[in-house]
Amino acid sequence: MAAAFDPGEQHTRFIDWAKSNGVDINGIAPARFSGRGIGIVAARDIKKGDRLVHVRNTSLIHGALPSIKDLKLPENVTIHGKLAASLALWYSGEQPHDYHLWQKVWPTQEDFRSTMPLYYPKQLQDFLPHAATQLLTKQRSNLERDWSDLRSHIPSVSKHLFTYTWLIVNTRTFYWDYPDLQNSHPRLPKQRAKLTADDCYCMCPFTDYFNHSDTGCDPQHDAKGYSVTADREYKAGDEVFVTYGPHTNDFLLVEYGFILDKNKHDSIPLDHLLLPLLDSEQVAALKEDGFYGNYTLSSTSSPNDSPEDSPPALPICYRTQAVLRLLVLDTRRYSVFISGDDNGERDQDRTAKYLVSLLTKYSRQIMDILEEVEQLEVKDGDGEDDRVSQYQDVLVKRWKQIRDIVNKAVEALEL
Ligand SMILES: C[S@@+](CC[C@H](N)C(=O)[O-])C[C@H]1O[C@@H](n2cnc3c(N)ncnc32)[C@H](O)[C@@H]1O
Repeated sequence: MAAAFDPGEQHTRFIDWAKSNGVDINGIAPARFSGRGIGIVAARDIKKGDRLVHVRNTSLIHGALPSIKDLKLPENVTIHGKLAASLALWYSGEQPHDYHLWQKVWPTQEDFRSTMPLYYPKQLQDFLPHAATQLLTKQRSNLERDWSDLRSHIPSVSKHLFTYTWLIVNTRTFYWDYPDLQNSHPRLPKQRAKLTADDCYCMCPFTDYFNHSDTGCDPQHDAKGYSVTADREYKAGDEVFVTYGPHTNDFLLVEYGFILDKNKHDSIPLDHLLLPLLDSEQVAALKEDGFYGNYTLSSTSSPNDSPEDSPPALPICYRTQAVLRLLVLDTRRYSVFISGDDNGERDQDRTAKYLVSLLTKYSRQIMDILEEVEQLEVKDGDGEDDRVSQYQDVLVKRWKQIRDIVNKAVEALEL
């Protein structure tokens, strides 16, 4: 059991506020956990199926809230941007806002600075794994787009503050598709049919205290609000986790600033190894067949996208099996495989050998990367050596996980 510490007075004040503002809390409380900030602890023994928290729909914070609509932010801005702008205005307003007790329990700007790759010095960002680099590029461009769409509408908010509240939204939102609102309701976004997944966000005070595990409770929402129900028994003092989704560690690192030691959803992309090997005809064939890119190597040997009579499960997805066949065999054998007329067993040895040679080379490159990251001497702009060595530790840990995924795959493929 991880030690749970008293989180401090401001959390007691927030809980009192939450209880009188539509949040029903049963048998759980916030606590501080080493390396995870605040999380949720079982305050008594809990049975599977007990409802732990319910947040009334009217206590959720989303784009159709009158106090957000009243800000008259441009229609075309993302909901992420609108929420970030609203939180920043409320946070920096002269009068304490209704949500100020909630804002007081958020992680600090320094918490984000010490964990989010967005803040790593360039020298260390250059050593992020491939998947993390792509996610970080997208995150940065989304942040810049939202800031450039909104900055003239929120002149009192600095880029620094906007980045902070944008990251609060990034790390603390839940899916919400406005199931509570009737068509005629004034809070309903006017053109519901146009809502995309990116519009379907809400913030859920208190529920955003839960830390993530790959096997945690699954938060549920309906027209009445958001709730978390115990997925199993917990003893008093246990940390109760929810699951944020089936995320890889590269995703968790960039979007949330941490990685899990054990993660059944972990995988790494192989595109950077496989795509450069294709000639233009092979690229065209894969594009036409819908098999171009998105090749992954998982940490477990149970790909779930292969046809039923496939050969023994390998830690590679069906798409990877397809591209390997095109690289190693003649086009006919590839076509037979992707048409589903052949379960692929006959060619598995040849394709496995080919992949083993690529992965063995990659494993050697990873050892070089590890050595480089460990020996890097980086100075943060602020001269914060502790923070930099924390970044370095996370990078080393992640590359070691990637090395283990690669080496385990080589073992499985050689069997
Ligand atoms: C929804 S918040 C959870 C509450 C947060 N720990 C806090 O202090 O307010 C998500 C953030 O919690 C932290 N977190 C969540 N799960 C974690 C885990 N398993 N290990 C380490 N940090 C975690 C990360 O900083 C993440 O961005």
